[in-house]
Amino acid sequence: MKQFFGENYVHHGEIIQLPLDFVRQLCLKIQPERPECRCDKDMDTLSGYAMCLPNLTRLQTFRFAEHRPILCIEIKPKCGFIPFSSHVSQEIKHKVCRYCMHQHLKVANGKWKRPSKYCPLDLFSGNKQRMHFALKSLLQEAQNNLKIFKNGELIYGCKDDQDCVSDWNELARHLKPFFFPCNGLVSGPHCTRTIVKELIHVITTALLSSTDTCRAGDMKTVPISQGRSYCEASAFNKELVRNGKHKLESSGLPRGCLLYKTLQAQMLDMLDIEGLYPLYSRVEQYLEEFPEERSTLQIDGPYNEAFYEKLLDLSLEDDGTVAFALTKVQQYRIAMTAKDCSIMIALSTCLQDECSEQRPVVLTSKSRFTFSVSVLDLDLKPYESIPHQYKLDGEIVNYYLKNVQAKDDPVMSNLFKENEDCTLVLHKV
Ligand SMILES: O=P(O)(O)O[C@H]1[C@H](OP(=O)(O)O)[C@@H](OP(=O)(O)O)[C@H](OP(=O)(O)O)[C@@H](OP(=O)(O)O)[C@H]1OP(=O)(O)O
Ligand SMILES: Nc1ncnc2c1ncn2[C@@H]1O[C@H](COP(=O)(O)OP(=O)(O)O)[C@@H](O)[C@H]1O
Repeated sequence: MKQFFGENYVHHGEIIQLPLDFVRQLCLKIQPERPECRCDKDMDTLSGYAMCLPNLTRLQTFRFAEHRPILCIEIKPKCGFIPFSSHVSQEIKHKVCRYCMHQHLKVANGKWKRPSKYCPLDLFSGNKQRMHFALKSLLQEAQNNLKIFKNGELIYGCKDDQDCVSDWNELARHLKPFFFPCNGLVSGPHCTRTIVKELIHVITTALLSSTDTCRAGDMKTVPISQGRSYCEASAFNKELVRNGKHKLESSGLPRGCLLYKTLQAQMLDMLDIEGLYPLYSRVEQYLEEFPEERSTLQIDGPYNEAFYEKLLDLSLEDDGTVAFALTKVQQYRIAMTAKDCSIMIALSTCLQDECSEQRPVVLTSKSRFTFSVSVLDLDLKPYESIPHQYKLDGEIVNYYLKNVQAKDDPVMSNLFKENEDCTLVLHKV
């Protein structure tokens, strides 16, 4: 994943061994602290292996910042494009993004109490107005897409209690020393709004910063212009339309910024799961006949240079071979991983004489920050998760068509009226 995201943004960590007893004790100790939504996943207490990673909520690449308070914003942006594949069978998938559609099923299933107004296409648009709206929506309804840490401690987001409405006043109290170090701002609604506005400005600047040139820049990129640049379900666009204004197209992302690299990796999903799934079946059939080939095909790795080289062929010309199918499946796994990773922005205040051109700095009205941007959760999504993706995609779209679009569209709503007698009249033509 370093090839796609670049050296500066990825901290691969190292595999270490831990005494099994230590791991078991650790597991028992943290279990009561874990958010309920995380408890469907268990720690590996049998292998004795672990990934040793830097603590990205505190990571600072600048020595002088070691003893300064650190603010870290974690954003899980999700998929930032609308499928452009001709394999898509439902037209709605070309108009409404996966995240916005999925919100309805998540609320229906009780995963979240309220739908979010966030739309990934606004964040990935590169348009400041749309990005600000997206970040404000995340601050209003964090779900599992936004967390804020202060000196490594979670202060906002990822709360178990879904009833808790976002408390901006509490957040502003935590953030005020960062943005108004010499005070100078009387607490109250104005203070909260000012601080939230400055936070959004800092996050936007950090997301658009391009501090890395890496090999992925050499990779033939998937044209980001593919597909629509806005989602019909985006609350931002609905507000624009309500106010009689024109849609704001994407302004494009700086090529070196992490959002651009993330989107490029996500767009390796060129066929959509509907186009990919038959190719997955082709690989599965081959493995049923030649199970010993699983390691030769590097289904489970090693994810080395040879594996990477095979990912560079973006051709969509299906020659009917297993090799073509495998390349698309492996590219799809990269895309799935990039659709579910998190971006970490670590900030610390710095004085005028501590800042130099080597260090990215963002200025606010009464403060200045140096910052680092990283990406986490880059373990490649498993080959076996593809059937789950295919099934989930159908569930999300069908729920949306039946329970959202039908309600919005009077004609459609008659087709799906629950428990109503209706007669299907067939006319001879
Ligand atoms: O339920 P969470 O908070 O553990 O997050 C899920 C992802 O759900 P969400 O959409 O709320 O981000 C889920 O992503 P999708 O719902 O499928 O978009 C993600 O599944 P993948 O599709 O395989 O990415 C799931 O990851 P794992 O399957 O557990 O690896 C999980 O995301 P993470 O908790 O961030 O891994
Ligand atoms: N290196 C890290 N530094 C700081 N926080 C981390 C780090 N790795 C993971 N986390 C925290 O743990 C959460 C879950 O980690 P993640 O790798 O996403 O696990 P999973 O893939 O099981 O969801 C992340 O959302 C983040 O808040």
